[in-house]
Amino acid sequence: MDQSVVTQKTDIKEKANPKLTQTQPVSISQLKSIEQFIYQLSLLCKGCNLELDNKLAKVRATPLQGEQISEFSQYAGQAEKIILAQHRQMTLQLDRQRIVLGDIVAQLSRVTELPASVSNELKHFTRELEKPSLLVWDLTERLTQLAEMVSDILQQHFDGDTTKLLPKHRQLAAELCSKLAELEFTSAQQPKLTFITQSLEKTQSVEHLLHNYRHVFDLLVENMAREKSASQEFLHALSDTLSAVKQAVTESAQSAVQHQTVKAKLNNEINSSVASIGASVDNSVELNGLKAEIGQQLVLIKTALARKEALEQREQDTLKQALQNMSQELNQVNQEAQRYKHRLVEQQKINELDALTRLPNRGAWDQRLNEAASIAKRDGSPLWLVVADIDHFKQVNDTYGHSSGDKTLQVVAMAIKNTLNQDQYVARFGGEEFALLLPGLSAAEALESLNSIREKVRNIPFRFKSQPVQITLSLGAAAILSNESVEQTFERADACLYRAKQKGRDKVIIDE
Ligand SMILES: Nc1nc2c(ncn2[C@@H]2O[C@H](COP(=O)(O)OP(=O)(O)OP(=O)(O)O)[C@@H](O)[C@H]2O)c(=O)[nH]1
Repeated sequence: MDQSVVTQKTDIKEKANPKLTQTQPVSISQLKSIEQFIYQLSLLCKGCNLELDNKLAKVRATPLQGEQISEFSQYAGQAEKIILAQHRQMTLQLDRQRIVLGDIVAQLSRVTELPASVSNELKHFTRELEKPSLLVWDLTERLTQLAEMVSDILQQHFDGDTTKLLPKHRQLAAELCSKLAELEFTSAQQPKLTFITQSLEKTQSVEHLLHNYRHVFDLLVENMAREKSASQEFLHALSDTLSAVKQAVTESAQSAVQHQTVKAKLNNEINSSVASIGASVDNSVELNGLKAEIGQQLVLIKTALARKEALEQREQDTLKQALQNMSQELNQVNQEAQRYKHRLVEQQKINELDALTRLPNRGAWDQRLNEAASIAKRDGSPLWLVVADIDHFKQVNDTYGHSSGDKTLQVVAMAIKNTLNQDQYVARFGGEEFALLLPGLSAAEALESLNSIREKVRNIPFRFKSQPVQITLSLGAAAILSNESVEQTFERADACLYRAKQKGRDKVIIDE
């Protein structure tokens, strides 16, 4: 047997685990892929937790040699993809959280009533945020500190005092509201978020404003802590499994080498017994003496063969046990990886939604548009691409405040969505603009549908600052042509929207 590999007879292996079908010697490329996998794992975990870093460094430092673990490469490949996806996801989230957090801290620095010590701490915090090596987990502690500081200011400086709110403070409250809309929160956090948003809209004092900053920091800390523990749970399970698998592989390889040495010794014993039988025959002069001599040697050979057989049995048993353990561990990590993958898919869904309107965002729109366009071109069926824009939206912001503008966007988004059937699609394209897809309609049907959306929006009874306000929508649409790109169709729809605005707004124009 080649000493650098562990081999196993198929029947034993199949009894040990039906999933392990055929065992091949471990190839260099398999070993490389395992090492690559371990490297990726450590990349993801780096800096999350010191204990985990040390564990992974040990796993990395132990060389993998001559083990038979063909199943492992397959599992490792699957897990590696998940880990890389998670790494990208976390980097994106970290960047987004860092930017929003930086904005929020910058806003807070503009509260002129803050004591100098707090202003200094805020400057320090901003500098920390700019460090490229910063990890999301590092923020948790600093944010908690910041939240505590805000509480202290509240107690020391505003106890019972309702420092009057100036326009600049109102502006801060509106900005904080819009920053919150850029972040993602779980459904369990939504009531608290609504409470904060509503309370910011009614902010009456600086104290009140600072209270809201405190609440926002608490929510951010909660988010980061949740992400951290979910990621760490998975990573711990993964790294423990890796260590266990490596240990099982190393042990079985070591015992195979030991058994090989003992077997070689037994072979020598058998060979020398056979040789001495030959010598006895050659030198024999008398039959009875020869019989006795051969009888003795045969007993020795029988004993050596029995020991060899017992050894082989033990070897098979050890290997069987090792393969069973390894297979169990790998199945476990595979299940854990599947659960984690599921979480990522959920997270991705959240990421495809626009945080303010809960409609699909621009990224989701681009994907859906391309899919729908290729189906329409393939089937030769009509597909209307629509751009809708709220009229004079800047005035809403300027006259009634940014939060009224946000509320308008949310209500209009829901009104459009509720008008559509399940084949139709709407996304927030950006700002006060929405993009729609209406498949399978004739020009007359598209015009009718879009007019009913327009009517529906203009009839929403908005009230801002106790005044009734009418909001209208302009829409432009074009059907996708087989010989043009989706960008060209979009330009035609946008040109129609422009004409609708020119013609006085609250209009639908379609490119027939
Ligand atoms: N409240 C709020 N305002 C936004 C948001 N996104 C964009 N805006 C505002 O939307 C306004 C768009 O204004 P304009 O592009 O001048 O258009 P308009 O006032 O709607 O005028 P017309 O399109 O010509 O009818 C700007 O003031 C933006 O600041 C948002 O998420 N929330």
